[in-house]
Amino acid sequence: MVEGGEQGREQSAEGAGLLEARGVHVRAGQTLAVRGVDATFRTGEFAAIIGPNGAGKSTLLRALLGLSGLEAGEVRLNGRPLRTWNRAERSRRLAYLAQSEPLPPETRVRDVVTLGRGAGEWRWGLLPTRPWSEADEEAVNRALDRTDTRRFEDRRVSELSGGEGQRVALARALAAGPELLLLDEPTNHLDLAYTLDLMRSLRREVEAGLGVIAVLHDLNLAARADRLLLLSRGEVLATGTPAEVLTPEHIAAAYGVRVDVTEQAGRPLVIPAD
Ligand SMILES: Nc1ncnc2c1ncn2[C@@H]1O[C@H](COP(=O)(O)OP(=O)(O)OP(=O)(O)O)[C@@H](O)[C@H]1O
Repeated sequence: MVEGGEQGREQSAEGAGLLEARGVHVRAGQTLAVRGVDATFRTGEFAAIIGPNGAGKSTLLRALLGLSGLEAGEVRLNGRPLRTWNRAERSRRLAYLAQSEPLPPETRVRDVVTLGRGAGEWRWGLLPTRPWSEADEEAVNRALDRTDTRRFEDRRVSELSGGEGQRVALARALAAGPELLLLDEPTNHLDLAYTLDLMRSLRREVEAGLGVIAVLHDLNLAARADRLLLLSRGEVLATGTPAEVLTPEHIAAAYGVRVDVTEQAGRPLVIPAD
């Protein structure tokens, strides 16, 4: 278990930071988009979910967040079925970052991050149901510092670039002090510099005890994760370290593309051969 301490990760006594999918089937429209997925995610680990378009990555992520009903199987958070957690408790532990997070354009950065402290506890988005505390203030400052957004905390969201906005969205998610952060293609609208910047921020958070589960399309970016889950047609085709998963055989089977895989900086590097 990860202690709160300087990172302010606020885990409860029973908090083990463990998210497990067991035999998960999820229907999306007429399609069985996720079929029999078993997976375990934990704090202190950077996991990436990869796979071709339509493989079921987003559907699985939504199921892991408790946002979609399961056709069969179970998702458990800290050993307890996710469906038995109340919404406020669940969203305090599991944070979500979409590929382009909608932020209120006229709100100042600090106030956006402040909203992260209210998830599930503020009703109607306006009325706090508990008093603002020093711990809240500290958590907001820490989230601003860790994402390097404090220097523009007084700017309005409408005055930010896409990359800066994504950092603010990350700060808002971190301010809640989640155990696990789930991200759906978080680098989609980011240039190379912001992409690497976001990956480094996530890595820092993982080292501080956060669990990260990111849907990623770029295989060479995914190679920076600790563990990969390769989905194909709703099923797990491979899981393990990047070197175990990113093989020419797995990639051909999932994407129908011939690739060469070399190694760079201790990580697999995928190069299309066609
Ligand atoms: N609301 C929906 N209604 C009907 N079918 C859906 C719905 N959402 C997803 N699907 C189908 O479920 C399958 C999995 O979709 P999902 O979005 O999870 O895949 P993905 O791996 O995230 O894809 P992408 O990489 O393109 O974002 C696809 O075949 C998709 O067409």
